[in-house]
Amino acid sequence: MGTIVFDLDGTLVDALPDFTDAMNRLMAAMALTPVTGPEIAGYLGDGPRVLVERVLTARGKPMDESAHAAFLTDYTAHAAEGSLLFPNVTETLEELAKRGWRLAVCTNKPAAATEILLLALDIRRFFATVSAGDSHPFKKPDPRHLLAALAGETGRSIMVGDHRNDVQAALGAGVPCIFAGWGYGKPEMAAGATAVAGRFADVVELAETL
Ligand SMILES: O=C(O)COP(=O)(O)O
Ligand SMILES: [Mg+2]
Repeated sequence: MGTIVFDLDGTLVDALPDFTDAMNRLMAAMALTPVTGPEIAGYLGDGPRVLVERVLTARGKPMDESAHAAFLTDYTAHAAEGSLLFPNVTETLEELAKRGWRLAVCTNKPAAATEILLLALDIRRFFATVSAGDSHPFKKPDPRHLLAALAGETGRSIMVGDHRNDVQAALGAGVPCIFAGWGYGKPEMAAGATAVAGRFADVVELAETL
């Protein structure tokens, strides 16, 4: 069939609860205004270091590397407490695998938290390759990150993601992209995508047409 490469946060998993809780422990430690889920959703997509930078910037603070290090350690230790799969993810991955698709993950989340989350939500078993935000010296929107997730597979391939970075990586790699309309990205981030899906389960039929 080919390979379908999934983004993680905002596509397979709603990670906002654990991001928000860990960020609010950092905000409390720094005596800064707490964050909300929607605020975090607007800052995700470029990995935890940029997330911390955006939260600090919004509070008039400069980037703080030790705050980033503390956040990453804390978040990784609690990455799978409140985070949940989006509706019908397990059934849909099962159906795609049954139809012969090879499945992979390409995420800007670091590998340690990625593996914890995929195992805790019992979906690690579906993916032939997992290419995380610190697995290579590059990450999305760099198309080499997506090409690494494809691991040399030359057959048909499709990227599914909820952020501009997913669309840009796919465009750069010459791979069609399904924009995850249920995720955190604003609708304008879909610009350049081949198709927009409203629900995770829609990927099954859409993938057949690309
Ligand atoms: O951690 C992030 O900022 C985004 O992660 P994602 O690439 O899985 O959406
Ligand atoms: Mg995402």
